[in-house]
Amino acid sequence: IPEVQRVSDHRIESVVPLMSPALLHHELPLTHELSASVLESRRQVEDVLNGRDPRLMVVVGPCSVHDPVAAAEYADRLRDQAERLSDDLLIVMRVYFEKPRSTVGWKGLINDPELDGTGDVSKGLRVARALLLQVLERGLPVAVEFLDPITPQYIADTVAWGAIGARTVESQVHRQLASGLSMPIGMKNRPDGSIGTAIDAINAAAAKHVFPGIDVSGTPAIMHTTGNPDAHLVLRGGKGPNYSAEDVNASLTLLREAGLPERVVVDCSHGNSNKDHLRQPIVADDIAGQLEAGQHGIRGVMLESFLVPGRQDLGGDLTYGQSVTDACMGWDPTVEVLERLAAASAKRRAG
Ligand SMILES: C[C@H](OP(=O)(O)O)C(=O)O
Ligand SMILES: [Mn+2]
Repeated sequence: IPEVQRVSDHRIESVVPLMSPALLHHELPLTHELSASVLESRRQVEDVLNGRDPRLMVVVGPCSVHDPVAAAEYADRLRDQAERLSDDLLIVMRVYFEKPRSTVGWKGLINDPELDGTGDVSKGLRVARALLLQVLERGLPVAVEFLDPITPQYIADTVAWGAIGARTVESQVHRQLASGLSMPIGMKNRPDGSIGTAIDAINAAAAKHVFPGIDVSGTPAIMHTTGNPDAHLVLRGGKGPNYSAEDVNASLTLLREAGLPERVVVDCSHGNSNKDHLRQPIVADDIAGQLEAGQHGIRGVMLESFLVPGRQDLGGDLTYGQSVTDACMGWDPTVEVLERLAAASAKRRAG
């Protein structure tokens, strides 16, 4: 670092070169076949969200991926369920690499793949993209949360559905990022429960934006976006749950008053389960009841699920297949919930 910069940038400890998005895509290319499957999955997600496809989307998988081997094993199991229940559910696997922390904590596999604070982002991006391709090769669509503004250049070509999380839904950086992403984006309500902020985010993401970013060669560039018409609301709870029929109808009314499509995705975890994985089946059962009663505004559900129930702290010997962030349902309860949601979706379709 030049002396003059070192004096002014006295809070930059070190600067480590990072590969360009193009180099990562070159190392781990999306084949034409997988690219076609991503585009087809995005179209199916759009059709479910806009009601042309009467099925229910289910975004399901671990809160975060810290071990690509366990995540790939989970994908093998989920693929079988996705095929078995495909008449009624469009199953998309959560493959979350970026974790927004309320204060500090492990930020996810891309930021810290060694789980020890060393921040080997080069390795993190390679491990993340390799896993995304493995999940696609199993025929499963992929869902991620978008958090860092430049990582989409490295992985977004594999993604069929994205989320802007509760802690960043108010951020202009994330709303303008969403306006340039090529897949539907779920805007989570704020942790305090504010729906209005997410509605603002939907409107902001639908507009064209200009902002500085990096191009695929990693060169700084001015990005001009088209706007994203497929942003939508995700109810994830706030000070209390917001998944009840009353809450869903109130949210649909707010969307209608804002001139937006009346459609919501409901996250059965986080503020709706009070982060208790044993409550997710209860929430999902309530949603299933709403579907069976003919609620067509609920277009999707999110579930946090992994091989082993619960959660664990980082450090020490880790239990294989268990979340190191939010508590997740175990595999067997997950299959039961998927079957419950499929039955409810079938009943709603039979109308
Ligand atoms: C962190 C995120 O949930 P949020 O708190 O943004 O609803 C998630 O794990 O899906
Ligand atoms: Mn979570």
